[in-house]
Amino acid sequence: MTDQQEQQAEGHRLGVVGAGVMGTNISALALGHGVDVTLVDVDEEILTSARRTIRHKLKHAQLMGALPADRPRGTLTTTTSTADLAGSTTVIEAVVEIDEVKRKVLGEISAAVAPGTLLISNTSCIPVDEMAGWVARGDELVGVHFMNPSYLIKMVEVIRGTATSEATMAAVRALLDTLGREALVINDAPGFVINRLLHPLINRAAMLVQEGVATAETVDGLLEGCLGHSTGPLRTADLIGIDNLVDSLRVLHERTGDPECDPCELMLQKVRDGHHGRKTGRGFYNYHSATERHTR
Ligand SMILES: NC(=O)c1ccc[n+]([C@@H]2O[C@H](COP(=O)([O-])OP(=O)(O)OC[C@H]3O[C@@H](n4cnc5c(N)ncnc54)[C@H](O)[C@@H]3O)[C@@H](O)[C@H]2O)c1
Repeated sequence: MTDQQEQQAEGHRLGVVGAGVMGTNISALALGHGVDVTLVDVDEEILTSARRTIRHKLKHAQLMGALPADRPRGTLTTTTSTADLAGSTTVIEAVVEIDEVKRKVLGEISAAVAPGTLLISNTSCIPVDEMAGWVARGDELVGVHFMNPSYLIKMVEVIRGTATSEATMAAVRALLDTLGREALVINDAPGFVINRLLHPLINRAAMLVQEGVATAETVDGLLEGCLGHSTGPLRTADLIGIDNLVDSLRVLHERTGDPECDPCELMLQKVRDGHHGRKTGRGFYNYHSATERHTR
């Protein structure tokens, strides 16, 4: 690592709100690139489990050669208080994909940080322009759709809202550069590019299983073998979390009216049964070990 990269990493103090699938992914990515992280969630039990998950992810990232070898790890602080974000240079919101929850959390973050703090939402589907109305300074808000696992997938989708300023775009580029990510910038829309394409595909794949056309293994096998998908849509669903997918599909359906985005009965049933995918040990597939649940 060059002196300049080390200084860059030292200059960032990252707040992450929401210690679930993506909050732990983003935290591991940042810590592994030498950035200090303050991770916020609603209770200590979630934060204890998140610390364990982040350790697994850092180990996995290192094994996969996905972290700079010569950069000292950042320090992780966990807390239940949004007020502890006060000294952050950037805060990334990664709470559940439910607009009332995001509205409340984004309002709290915005009140806790100083003007000039880069504010990022990792939302899957809620337009940035909607969220800009929920914060004090909409020009400082930008969408960054980190992928899962965040430390293995280099590309991120950056969503520029109508109000997002040039200074905010420069700040987000600097952060992503420190994190070793590549960005493609798009305009705002429900689901952006990735999830406007991916979520209806997953929903349709689940419908095929529901209708008895093929098993999950066969649907994924065909998409992998014939179309070159790396994991298949239903293994991807398990990785994302079926609860999150159902919430995201609802956001898309409400805003686009597209019937392909109305979550199918099989996914709704899996959520009711608590079979949310890797994070609960069962979704379309079963996951037995901690490594299977916490890593790719
Ligand atoms: N799962 C994925 O693969 C993926 C990928 C890209 C983007 N996203 C998006 O990232 C965001 C987070 O998704 P996830 O999969 O990590 O969800 P998750 O359900 O795994 O985690 C959400 C976390 O938010 C916490 N939370 C809820 N209310 C909170 C509050 N008031 N304050 C602090 N924390 C709170 C929950 O306790 C939970 O730990 C969502 O907007 C989702 O759509 C998810």
